[in-house]
Amino acid sequence: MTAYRLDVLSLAPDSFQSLNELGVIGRAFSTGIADLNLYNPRNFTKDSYHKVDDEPYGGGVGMVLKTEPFFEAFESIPALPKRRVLMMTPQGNKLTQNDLWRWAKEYEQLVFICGHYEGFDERIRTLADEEISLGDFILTGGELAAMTIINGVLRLLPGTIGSAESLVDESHADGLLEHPHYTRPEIFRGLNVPKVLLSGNHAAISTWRQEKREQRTKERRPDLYELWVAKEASNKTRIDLSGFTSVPFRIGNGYDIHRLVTDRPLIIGGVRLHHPEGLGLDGHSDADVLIHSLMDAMLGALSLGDIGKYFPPNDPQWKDANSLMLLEKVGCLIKEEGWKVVNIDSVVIAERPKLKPHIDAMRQNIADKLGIETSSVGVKATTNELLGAEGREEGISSHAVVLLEKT
Ligand SMILES: Nc1ccn([C@@H]2O[C@H](COP(=O)(O)O)[C@@H](O)[C@H]2O)c(=O)n1
Ligand SMILES: C[C@@]1(CO)OP(=O)(O)OP(=O)(O)OC[C@H]1O
Repeated sequence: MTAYRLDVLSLAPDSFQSLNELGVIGRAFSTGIADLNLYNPRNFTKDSYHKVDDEPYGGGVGMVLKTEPFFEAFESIPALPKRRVLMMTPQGNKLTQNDLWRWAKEYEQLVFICGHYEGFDERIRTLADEEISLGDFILTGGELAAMTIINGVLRLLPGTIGSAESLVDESHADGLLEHPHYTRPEIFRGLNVPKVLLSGNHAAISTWRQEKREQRTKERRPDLYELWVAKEASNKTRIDLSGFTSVPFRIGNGYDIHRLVTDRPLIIGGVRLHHPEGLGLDGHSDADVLIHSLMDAMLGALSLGDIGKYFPPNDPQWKDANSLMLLEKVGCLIKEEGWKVVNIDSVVIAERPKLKPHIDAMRQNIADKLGIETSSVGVKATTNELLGAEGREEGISSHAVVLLEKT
């Protein structure tokens, strides 16, 4: 295992020694889980006074940290491929547990730039990938913020903390604060341990703990509670497929196109239409392009092939066949396989005639043949804006999608 690399630019590097005193954090360094490298920009100054700050341009109180020693110190740090540079500043984004998880999981090196005194030259900001703040208050420098982050990230690295479970249960792990804890004695100065924790009933204990987590978060951090409630609500609107050994839904799509010719009827969605030029759709059957695309979608959803497999175009029994009747047969096949239609959507691409006045009749025909509600059948029409075969009125095409549910 390669050590997680931490590099700190600080004018007070010795302060980081205290990390070694922090139990598991100190052990993370001594066991090679992480390694800490300290750089003092003062050591990168060129003048004999080792000057790291200067007066602000434009006047004003306080001194400003200079660019050169910080850039030189920064450039001396070896860069690993997955590196994140963090600048500690009260102007940064407020630190969250999510940030700590993100840095622990996605990176192998964190570089901390700690400012000091009144402020730093604005150009030092360009070194940072992220600017981070601990909150709306000011400290004398970025060291305590950097140590906070180092502590928070290191405890998430594999091996730092004995039980990974404690990371799952703790405050902020899933947006809620942690439940209360108790240990012996059972009664202390008149304060009792809640009975449920002594019951040995693990389901009841788990329910109690979850209730306490919600209640505590609601009381102490209504902002977090609101976010948690919203997240829970959005999780509930998702379809829960976890209880099924195989997914109980299938989708299918179908496409068909037929030539427009003279001396043929124009039948779409089971409705006989009139084309201004007297054209109709050519085919072995009635060439109902909408119904054909729909049947292919239904068969496709169950990987049962296409309509040609069930109604071969060279079979005389399907000559001039009414496609609605074929749809009924496909509907029966789907039912026998143990599935039902949830909903259908389709679009017919035709320059003319206007289909809109007939759309509801088409939806009704389809719904009747499949034994479903008309509201579950979508039929739309569009021109092809005079483009392509449909646009030149050489033909009419149709696309359909269907959702099936296991019965
Ligand atoms: N054969 C058609 C084609 C279209 N419509 C309806 O007209 C609307 C506009 O068509 P665009 O091709 O410009 O999208 C469309 O929304 C359809 O409702 C039609 O009825 N028959
Ligand atoms: C239903 C069938 C039957 O001949 O209709 P057709 O009019 O041939 O139409 P097409 O979409 O080319 O192929 C499907 C055939 O199986």
